[in-house]
Amino acid sequence: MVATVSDLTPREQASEVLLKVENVELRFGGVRALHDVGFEIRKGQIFSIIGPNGAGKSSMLNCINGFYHPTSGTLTYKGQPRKHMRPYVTASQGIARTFQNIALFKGMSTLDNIMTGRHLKTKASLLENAFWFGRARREELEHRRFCEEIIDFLNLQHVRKTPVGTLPYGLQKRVELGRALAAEPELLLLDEPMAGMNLEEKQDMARFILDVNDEYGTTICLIEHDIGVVMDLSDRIVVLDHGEKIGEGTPREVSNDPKVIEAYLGVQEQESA
Ligand SMILES: Nc1ncnc2c1ncn2[C@@H]1O[C@H](COP(=O)(O)OP(=O)(O)OP(=O)(O)O)[C@@H](O)[C@H]1O
Repeated sequence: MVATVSDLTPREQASEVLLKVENVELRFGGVRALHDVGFEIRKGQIFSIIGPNGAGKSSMLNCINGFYHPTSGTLTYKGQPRKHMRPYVTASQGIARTFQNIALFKGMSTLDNIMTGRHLKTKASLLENAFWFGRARREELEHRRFCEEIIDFLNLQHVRKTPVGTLPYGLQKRVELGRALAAEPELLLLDEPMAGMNLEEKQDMARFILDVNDEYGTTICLIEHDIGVVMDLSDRIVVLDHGEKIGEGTPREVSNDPKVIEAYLGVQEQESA
């Protein structure tokens, strides 16, 4: 199927390509999760991937962060083509991720959960860490300062010592965002950050996503089913259906694309009627 792809805006053209996805194919035995998918994410964009259930959205994020390896095709991150990258390596190269289902340490406090996001930044040796001297001590204090800054940024001061398992769902999702930010990512992958939230929680999360993009300059790749949120937040959108790209463009272009309306947006409207 040939997707409609619109031109970039002048602002998008001016920024460099951070991630290029080309002809990506992903198969699980007889299941074809992705077929010939390609797009570019430019520095500073909020880029969304949308589509019906089973369209291949999470599979695409899993390919980007190295959890899945494409059967064929290429991902080029910061100019480097990547094959068979491990999640640990992608994380150390500046790609962080939140998950559809919250994946926090429930018994640990907000601060300690966010601190776990800093471990890739640790340079002190095992010995220095064991005795907490020199570099280990300086690093720990610096990490703590950075995490406290994130706690302030995300308005989590009132729950900084609270075990996250006792927090309302919307706050847990915010802590998960904080943990991803602790890694100081260049590319932040958000897998359904608003799923299961009420309207107020969604509005808060949408504001934080915009603030992260604006204040930290983080490029964001978002999967979200709430189409209103996607249209409000995104600079650019790719639409998948049955593993294939069926459209790409600005929110306005995508929402007027007959192919996208037929495959996805029409269904969404019926569901919300
Ligand atoms: N690990 C796996 N093993 C086998 N099949 C898989 C695996 N992961 C995904 N799939 C299949 O790939 C297809 C795309 O799934 P994926 O989860 O990427 O879709 P999605 O668009 O994220 O869906 P949803 O919106 O429901 O989360 C589906 O048919 C799914 O069953």
